[in-house]
Amino acid sequence: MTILVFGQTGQVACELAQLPDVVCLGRDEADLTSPENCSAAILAHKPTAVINAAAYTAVDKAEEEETLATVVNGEAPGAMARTCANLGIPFVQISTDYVFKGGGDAPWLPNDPTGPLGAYGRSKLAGEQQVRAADSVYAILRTSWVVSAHGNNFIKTMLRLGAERDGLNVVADQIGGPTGAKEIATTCHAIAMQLVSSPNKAGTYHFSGAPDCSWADFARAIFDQSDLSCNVTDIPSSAYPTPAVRPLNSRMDCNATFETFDIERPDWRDSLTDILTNLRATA
Ligand SMILES: NC(=O)C1=CN([C@@H]2O[C@H](COP(=O)(O)OP(=O)(O)OC[C@H]3O[C@@H](n4cnc5c(N)ncnc54)[C@H](OP(=O)(O)O)[C@@H]3O)[C@@H](O)[C@H]2O)C=CC1
Ligand SMILES: Cc1cn([C@H]2C[C@H](O)[C@@H](COP(=O)(O)OP(=O)(O)O[C@H]3O[C@@H](C)C(=O)[C@@H](O)[C@H]3O)O2)c(=O)[nH]c1=O
Ligand SMILES: [Mg+2]
Repeated sequence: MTILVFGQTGQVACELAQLPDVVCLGRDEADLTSPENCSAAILAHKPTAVINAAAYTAVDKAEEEETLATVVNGEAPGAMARTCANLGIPFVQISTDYVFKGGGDAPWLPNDPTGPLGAYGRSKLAGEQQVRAADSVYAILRTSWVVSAHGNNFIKTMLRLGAERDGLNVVADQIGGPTGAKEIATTCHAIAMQLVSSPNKAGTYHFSGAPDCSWADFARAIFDQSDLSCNVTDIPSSAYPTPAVRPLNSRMDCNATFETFDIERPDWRDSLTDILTNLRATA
């Protein structure tokens, strides 16, 4: 059995590489700017299932590079899903809370209307649409605020800035669920395996860490658990202008993921402890 993963260096891909029967493809083996190349890679490996953990994830830069982001996040997953459909194998695509517009304060359900606020969210939504249209046995797993000991993420940014400054201003009106890359990897792997035996479980699902919090709350938790003392001040998004607008409400209802796959929302405070332990050990 082979579970073929697109991505090798990313947060989720690094964690998938630790799991059984996984073969990860780096950019040199499968460049997502060439969707045909991705299809050829699947045909060459003859896998049991495919997980796409590669994506264009630079949210602000995507505003200037939407065409490139749309090929990588939209066309490439579409080509992967069509190839999986032809082979009759499951395909797992990771998507994002940024496909939502972010109004109100109710957790988003998988079938709620989307309305991305920026180019990254639009490109990821294009990927979702192409995957659904391919008619493979697919799972689209939307997650949010991914953190790990590898790669770039909010924990690493806070530790870097917190070492240089006594205080930081952090947005407190964007609410969501920080999610460990390790937990996402385990979940994608489990979903891929379940789809092999139960193709009727195909669909769109949510998976984010609990409890929901603001970026400012998350920053405070990071400093509480680290040895850094850095004072976090709540600010509104309007006081932290960025090229891409982020959704205010990124809460996601993950009940269907539990009901279908028996996978619960992980507590991000445990993920944080694990990541900080990992970073200390490798420092
Ligand atoms: N990061 C987050 O906060 C969130 C991420 N997601 C989604 O989760 C998934 C995993 O994200 P995450 O692990 O954080 O990603 P990272 O940003 O950590 O890594 C992105 C990965 O994609 C690869 N990649 C980018 N462009 C290409 C390309 N043209 N060809 C081949 N590989 C490419 C990168 O390879 P290289 O090193 O060669 O550039 C890298 O391995 C993505 O689908 C993302 O959209 C969803 C919600 C939140
Ligand atoms: C560094 C910093 C950021 N912020 C804010 C900006 C932003 O609203 C929030 C988080 O910053 P980031 O740059 O990590 O956010 P961002 O890169 O937008 O994170 C997103 O990445 C993509 C890939 C996703 O799919 C999303 O789920 C989400 O995780 O914190 C502050 O308020 N103060 C600061 O000092
Ligand atoms: Mg980022």
